[in-house]
Amino acid sequence: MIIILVIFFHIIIFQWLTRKKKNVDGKHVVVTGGSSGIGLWVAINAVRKGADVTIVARNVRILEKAVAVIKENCIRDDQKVEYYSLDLSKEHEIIEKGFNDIEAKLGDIYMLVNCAGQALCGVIEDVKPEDARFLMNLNYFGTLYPIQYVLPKMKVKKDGIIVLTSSQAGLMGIYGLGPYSAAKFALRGLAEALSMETKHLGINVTLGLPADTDTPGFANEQKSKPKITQEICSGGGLFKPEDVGKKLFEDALKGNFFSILGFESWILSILCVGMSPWKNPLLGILQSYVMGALRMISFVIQWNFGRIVKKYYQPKEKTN
Ligand SMILES: NC(=O)C1=CN([C@@H]2O[C@H](COP(=O)(O)OP(=O)(O)OC[C@H]3O[C@@H](n4cnc5c(N)ncnc54)[C@H](OP(=O)(O)O)[C@@H]3O)[C@@H](O)[C@H]2O)C=CC1
Ligand SMILES: CCCCCCCCCCCCCCCC(=O)[C@@H](N)CO
Repeated sequence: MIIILVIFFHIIIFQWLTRKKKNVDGKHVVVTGGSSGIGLWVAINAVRKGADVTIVARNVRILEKAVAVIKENCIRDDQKVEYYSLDLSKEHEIIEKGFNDIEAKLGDIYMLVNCAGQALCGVIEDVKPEDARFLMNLNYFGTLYPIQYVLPKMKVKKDGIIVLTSSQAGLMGIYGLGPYSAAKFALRGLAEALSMETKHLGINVTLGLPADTDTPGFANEQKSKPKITQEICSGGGLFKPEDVGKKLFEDALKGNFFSILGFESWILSILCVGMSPWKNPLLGILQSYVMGALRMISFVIQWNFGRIVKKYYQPKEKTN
């Protein structure tokens, strides 16, 4: 019995060590949210590997500027970089038409990176219903619809790469980020199901789990972010979009399910690993061994978060 287990394990480790990285050279990569922050750096990394790239976002002026920056990073003259202006928080038909146009221009999509997203902060009762819906429409449905668009062809070709950008706030609900956290949790469920539906076909699925990253979007959300939220999130560190974008791109080519940057994020991802798919057997063993101890450490961390909440908490005046 033990011998069979040992042989089985060696086969898995061997498969993992000899796994093939996917290659985007000459292929069409679409990055939603590719005009700014993390998405822009994913797009830059893609052209550096020889891909044709389409970036998708709303603001045309910023898209044009981003295309110029991305073009500077191309490694060949014949590489194409295009943009498409689309509001991803809109209905399915609008997204579908947009993606039709995008494929008509640069061909079938080999790699889809969903990076378009926004955070709106506030304690749960303060978030306007329309804002909560917007967060779900953009972060969740704005990722689901493009995935639904690319899947049929990827399944026929038995090849392709899909990236969903969640957050550390998609592993752990955080004070002042409730509706945003909920949308990012939804992406994790989607990514797990997607991985189960596509793994046997050789399609890579990667879930990005960034901590705070120094982007224009981050600077903007800081303005309305409660102090408590800022202090809790600072426990995960602040990262550069170039590092997060590069790591996300590399993890996607390798087919890693989680894309993590930073020690605290890595620890949290082990604690929250649940039934997520795994490919790295050594990481699997590590997770199995340290999970219990991490749960104990998490009590101390949660106690500390509770202390932060009490420190800043200002009771509101009674309204009736
Ligand atoms: N920065 C951070 O701290 C973290 C970010 N994340 C996630 O990473 C992703 C990228 O974030 P970041 O790089 O900071 O964001 P940025 O705000 O820097 O960039 C966001 C991109 O998404 C586009 N976008 C925003 N709204 C829409 C929309 N309605 N339709 C289409 N495109 C849209 C923006 O262009 P335009 O406005 O012109 O449409 C822009 O290209 C997001 O999903 C975010 O939630 C996760 C964890 C941490
Ligand atoms: C044993 C357990 C160890 C746990 C360490 C805990 C670290 C918590 C870090 C939370 C970081 C959340 C960043 C959210 C980023 C994001 O999406 C925002 N930019 C949106 O506001």
